[in-house]
This record gives sequence, C-alpha cells and structure tokens, in this order.
Amino acid sequence: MSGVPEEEVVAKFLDASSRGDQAQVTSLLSAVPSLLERTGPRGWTALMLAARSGHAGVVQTLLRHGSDKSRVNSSGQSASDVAAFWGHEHVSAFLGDRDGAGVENYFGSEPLDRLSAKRSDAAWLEAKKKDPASVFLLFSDLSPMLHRDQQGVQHLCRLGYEAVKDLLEKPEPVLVFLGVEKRRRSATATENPSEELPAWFAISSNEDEAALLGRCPYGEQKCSFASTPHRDLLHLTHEDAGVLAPARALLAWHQRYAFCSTCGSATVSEEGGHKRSCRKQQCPSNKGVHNTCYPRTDPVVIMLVVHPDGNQCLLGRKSVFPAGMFSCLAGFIEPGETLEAAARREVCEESGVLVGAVRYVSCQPWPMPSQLMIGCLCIAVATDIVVDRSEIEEARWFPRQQVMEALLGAGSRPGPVQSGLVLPPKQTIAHQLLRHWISTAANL
Ligand SMILES: NC(=O)C1=CN([C@@H]2O[C@H](COP(=O)(O)OP(=O)(O)OC[C@H]3O[C@@H](n4cnc5c(N)ncnc54)[C@H](OP(=O)(O)O)[C@@H]3O)[C@@H](O)[C@H]2O)C=CC1
Ligand SMILES: [Mg+2]
Ligand SMILES: [Mg+2]
Ligand SMILES: [Mg+2]
Ligand SMILES: [Zn+2]
Repeated sequence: MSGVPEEEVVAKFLDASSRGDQAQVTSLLSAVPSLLERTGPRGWTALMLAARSGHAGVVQTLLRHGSDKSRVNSSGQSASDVAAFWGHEHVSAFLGDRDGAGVENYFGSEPLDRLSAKRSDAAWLEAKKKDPASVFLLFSDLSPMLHRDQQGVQHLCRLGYEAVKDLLEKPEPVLVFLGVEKRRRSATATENPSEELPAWFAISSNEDEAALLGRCPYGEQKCSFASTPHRDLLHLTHEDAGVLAPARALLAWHQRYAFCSTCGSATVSEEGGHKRSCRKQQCPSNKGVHNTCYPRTDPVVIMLVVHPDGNQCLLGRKSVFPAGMFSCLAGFIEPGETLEAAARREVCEESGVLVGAVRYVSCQPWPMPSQLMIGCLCIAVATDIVVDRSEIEEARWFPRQQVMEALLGAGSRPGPVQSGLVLPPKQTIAHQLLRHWISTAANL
C-alpha cells in the first residue's frame, strides 16, 4: 500500500463500503486498520455508507473489526438511523441501539397473543386460571409488583395460581385475561395450539401492600410496588412494558367504571375483563352500538412542529416539568375531529403557531391511564409564538444543532449535555419524534 496517497486509500475504502465490495473492504482493512474510523464528507464513516445501501455483509465485517456503531455524522445520525431511514430493517436491527429489536416505542411491544375469541369461553378461562403454568401480575392501586434482578433491571413479578388463589376466590375479583404467550419463531406443525400456551392475567387487590409483597416468589426484600408511575414504569424491559400497557389501562378502567354511565346501576365484568355490562337488562347501554361497556382509549395527538426553514423545531414546557425541560406539544383529539385538525388546533391554541402539512410518524400506548399518543411531524406556515399560559409556560423555536446535542445527552447514547436544553427520556414518543426528525432531515 506504500506510495499510495492516504486520502486516496480512504476514498477507495469508503467507496468499497458503499458499493458493498466485501473483498476490497477486508483487504484494505487488513493493510491499513486505521481506515475503520476515517470519515468522508459530512462525517460519514464506512459503516454509515454500508448501512445506507443495506450491505449487511460489509456492516458485519466492519463491526467485527471494531467499528464504533454509536458514532454519528455531522447531522447527528448513527449508522442505525441511516439504515432505518432507507428501510433496511435487517441492518438496523443488528446495528441496534434501538432497544427491543424492531419495536419503535416503549409500551408498544406485543409479547402476548391477545386471543380475543377466547374471552367469551368461560370454561376455558376458568381452567386457565387454575393452570399452574398461568402467570398472574399483581397490582395494588394500579401499581404493579416489581422486582429487580441481579443486574439491577426491573421486571414485573410473575406469580403462579397458588400465590393468588385466595384473591381469586373473593367475590368479583378485578381480573383481566391479557392473552397467551406467543409461539416461538421455530414453530412446527406439531406444536401445541395457542390455547395450550401459558395464559397471563392481571389481578388487582386492595389488601395491604406489605401483605401482598409476602406473596412474591422472588422474596419480599427484592420486590416493591411502583410508587411514581410516570417515573417507575419507564424502566422495564420492552416486553414487560408491552404487557403492562394493556394491563394497567384495563385495571384503571375497571376502577372507574363500577357504575353504568347511562342509568347509574352497577356494572359487571365480562369477557375476561374486557367488557362491563349494565346489570339492568332494559338499559339502553345494553342495546345497539354504544361505547359505555368497553374499555376506553383516548386519542392524543403529539406533534413535532418544524419551522419552514427546516432547521428549527417548536417545543414547549409546562410549569411542572423539571428545570430546562422542553417537549413536543400534545393534546386530546376531540369528538368528530381528524388527527390533522386536532394537531393544527392544539398547536395554535397552545403556541399561536399555524401548521400546514401534518404527517403521521408512529404511535405509543400511554397507560396513565389509557391514552394513545399519535405522533406526527408538522410543518409550520406562520411562526410567531403567542403562548396560552393556562396550558404551557413557555414555547420556543430550537435550532437543530441544539436539539441534536441535547438528544446525545438524553440517555440513548453517551454524550455531554452542553446545550442547556433537557429533553424527555427515550421511553417517550416525544423523544422518538425528535430522533425521527434528526435522523430523517437532509444529509442522508
Ligand atoms: N408519551 C409522551 O411522550 C407524552 C405524553 N403526553 C400525555 O398526553 C396527554 C395529553 O397531553 P396534554 O398536553 O395534557 O393535553 P391537552 O393539551 O389536550 O390539555 C390537557 C387538558 O385537557 C383536559 N382533558 C383531560 N382529559 C381529557 C380527555 N380525555 N379529553 C379531552 N380533554 C381532556 C384537561 O383539562 P381539565 O383538567 O381542566 O379537565 C387537561 O388539563 C397527557 O396525559 C400526557 O401525559 C404528553 C406529552 C408527551
Ligand atoms: Mg391543549
Ligand atoms: Mg397540551
Ligand atoms: Mg386539549
Ligand atoms: Zn345502565
């Protein structure tokens, strides 16, 4: 390799990575290992270039040689961001700092098969309740029993039938059938049908918390009930968060809908805890199309509003936020309103900014108590800010660079917080919308 100008070798190496020429990448790397972290224009590494074109083999070779996958280009995009933007999911999965492989938003994973057809099969549900393989999640006032493993990771406590048997025997226990474990990927034709796989239930009890902790299979000392849901429930694994979201939302609904909102009579839990019907047979709520018997999901639109110059975004802060924290604007969708209209209305009400195009990005169940956060990217058409102080304390346009620096400090990757801006944690869709904007703006 001697005699060849170094810049020429770098260009050759980056070009081979972007074309997917694995043989040339390997041979250049064995001659000049320091090529691995050399960059081309706008801070692109070989790993980012290979990821952009979906060259899985080259990406793996570069990772094997120790390429740093957390590195970002001059626009703050990692190789994983670039692969995801170009739709190379298989590449972004193993580059993944995207926790929960393929699941974008916390609370959005679906580890259980809901098996909704079985909710009305009372005999099957009864047998499943007594099945020693069934799993029960125990809640006290909407807080799940949690335990911390040796690595400090928090999990939902999985209790067996024997540990909750007496609670199930009480009159009308608050019990919800969540579903059965999903079949393993290696499923064969001879494998058990879904009905035979372990079932999961959520049960709520108003017994003393200390007494409930005594039922924990991992030992009382290691268990606790979450005390601050907005904080404590954001540190579970993606799988547990995906089970918790429907469980908590359903239990919260049972807690608040003990009486019929049409006639005031008592309601009774049916269909594995997925319906509460009025006991009075003639009640209008028991006829035709109605929505008083079914669990609630309240749609909320959450927006990242981008300035027409493409380089700033609008963020607001409520007075209850920690110092320096700003987040995306959000608001409940009202009856008879499209999500686009709700996005425009809420942004205008809270900040005075006018929005044109609205594009859906992704959504997040938010079980505090049962919202569905519908995440959008919006383009502003008028940028003057007039804040509605009853909802928001302050709203501001933030430059892209400042958001990028704050994101690097917000937990998903190590990095100094120099920007003075604090963003919500990565478990929130607000954070993911900001990441989406940074990773899909120009320079890809
Ligand atoms: N996951 C995430 O990233 C984020 C989640 N969120 C969540 O989104 C939700 C909504 O955001 P927010 O900005 O507060 O909403 P809005 O801007 O619509 O304002 C909230 C106000 O709406 C009223 N309200 C409460 N419940 C409903 C309902 N079901 N339908 C219509 N109006 C209602 C309340 O008024 P009153 O109290 O006067 O009755 C409340 O003060 C919150 O629960 C918040 O936790 C918000 C931002 C980020
Ligand atoms: Mg509002
Ligand atoms: Mg709001
Ligand atoms: Mg509102
Ligand atoms: Zn009724």
